This record gives sequence, structure tokens and C-alpha cells, in this order.
Amino acid sequence: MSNIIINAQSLKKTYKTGMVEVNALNGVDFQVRQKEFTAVAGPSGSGKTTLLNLISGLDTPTSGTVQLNQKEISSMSGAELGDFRRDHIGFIFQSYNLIPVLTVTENIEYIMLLQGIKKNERHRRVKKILSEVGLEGTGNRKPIELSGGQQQRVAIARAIVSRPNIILADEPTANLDSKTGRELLQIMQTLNQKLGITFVFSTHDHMIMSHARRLVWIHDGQIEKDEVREQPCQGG
Ligand SMILES: Nc1ncnc2c1ncn2[C@@H]1O[C@H](COP(=O)(O)OP(=O)(O)OP(=O)(O)O)[C@@H](O)[C@H]1O
Repeated sequence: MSNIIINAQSLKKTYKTGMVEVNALNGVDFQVRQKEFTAVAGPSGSGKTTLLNLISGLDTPTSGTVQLNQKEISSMSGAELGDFRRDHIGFIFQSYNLIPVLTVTENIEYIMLLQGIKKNERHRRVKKILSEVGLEGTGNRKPIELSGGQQQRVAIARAIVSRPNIILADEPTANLDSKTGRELLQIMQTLNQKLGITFVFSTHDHMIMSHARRLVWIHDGQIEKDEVREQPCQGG
């Protein structure tokens, strides 16, 4: 179907460490439609990060296929995949991964620089995005001068400023208290609804799970449950 933006088929991933093999994913079929807001949940070690890494092309499956925007990523060259990720996918990590020596503005500008976007346009977008994530006036600060929740907002701003159609977030609220986590979730939901960005994020957090329209539950490297709720809880 044409509105499927992520299509993973029969994904398997085996990690080998010396003589030990770990089957992190055991044959996962996973499709995501445009504009979906999907939480991937499951116990520690169930395979959530592995799944996100494979569907973003950050890692390669032992077997199985991944299509992004109807294009098989294993058929892309390294450079092509790099360009595709830069232009279509935004990443948010639990540890924020901001560049400490850069200011908030410079962190957010970085991918736009790589995309060759002109300075005026970069600054226009940074200003707009900072207000969208509630961080007006912080552009000249360094990440260390911000709270964890503010740093994660910068990470969200950085992920969306290059206008990707997919955001992948690996436990984005794991290091935040529940109030801050809830605020962040609201920002993600607003961006999902307002800009139509597709979100896929992993979480352990039951509050976050309860707000996702779609909840995919992974256990021992397999999808155990895949539910779409008509009326998930609203943010707040
Ligand atoms: N690079 C690696 N080398 C070896 N084993 C790995 C590697 N990455 C993950 N694993 C193993 O694969 C399994 C799935 O790990 P994964 O990180 O995907 O789980 P997760 O659900 O994201 O866990 P958590 O919630 O704790 O982050 C685990 O048993 C883990 O120990």
C-alpha cells in the first residue's frame, strides 16, 4: 500500500560475541503508515533498539528486508543511505546526543549545514523551531546550561528542523522525570498532528504507551501484540 513508509519483512538479527550468539530479532514483520504515532514497548533486552536500528539502516539485519519510502535500503550504496537518512529520518536518543561544544542554535543548524541550506533560511527555521518546542531565548546557550528536559527539546528541534518525514526515537523520555516526559510527549504529539511527521519510538514508560495510538509489543525478539487504539489518552 502506498502510504506505508516503513516496511520491514522477516527481520532477523543475530549478534555474535565470541562463541555466544544472541537472537535479538526472530523474524519481525513491521509496517508503519505515514503520520502514524507508534510506540514500541517491551521488556529490557526484547529487541526494541535493534528494531529501530535496523529500520533506520543504522545496522544491517542478518536476514530480512527493510523498505523506506518503498525503497529497499540494502540496495542503496553507503552514500545513498547516508543521504536518505539525512533527508528523511530524524533521530532522538535517550541520552540527547547533543554536541557539547556547540550552542543550541549550532546544534540545531548542523544538519541544515550539511544539506546546504543558506544561513538566513537556517536562522529563520531555528527561530521558528525553538518557539515550537518552547525554548525561545536559549539559542546561545550550550547544552550543559540546560535541564535534561530542555536538552531533549533541543534534540527534538534538531531532529525535525531538516523536515524529515520519519522520526525514530529510542526511549526519548527514559532520563526524564514523569512531568517532563509528559511535556515532551505533548510536543511530539503536536508535531505529529500539525506537521504530519511519522513517529516511531521505543519506551518502557506506561504513561507514554497509554498515549500512543498504536502500541507494538515486542517480547524475545518477536512482535507479541500490535494494537491500534481509536482513542488513546490525550497528552497532559
Ligand atoms: N551490539 C550487540 N552485541 C551483542 N548483543 C547485543 C548487541 N546489541 C544488543 N544485543 C543483545 O540483543 C538483545 C536485544 O537488545 P536491544 O538493545 O535491542 O533490546 P531493548 O529492548 O532495546 O533493551 P533495553 O530496553 O534494555 O534498551 C539483548 O539480549 C542484547 O543483550
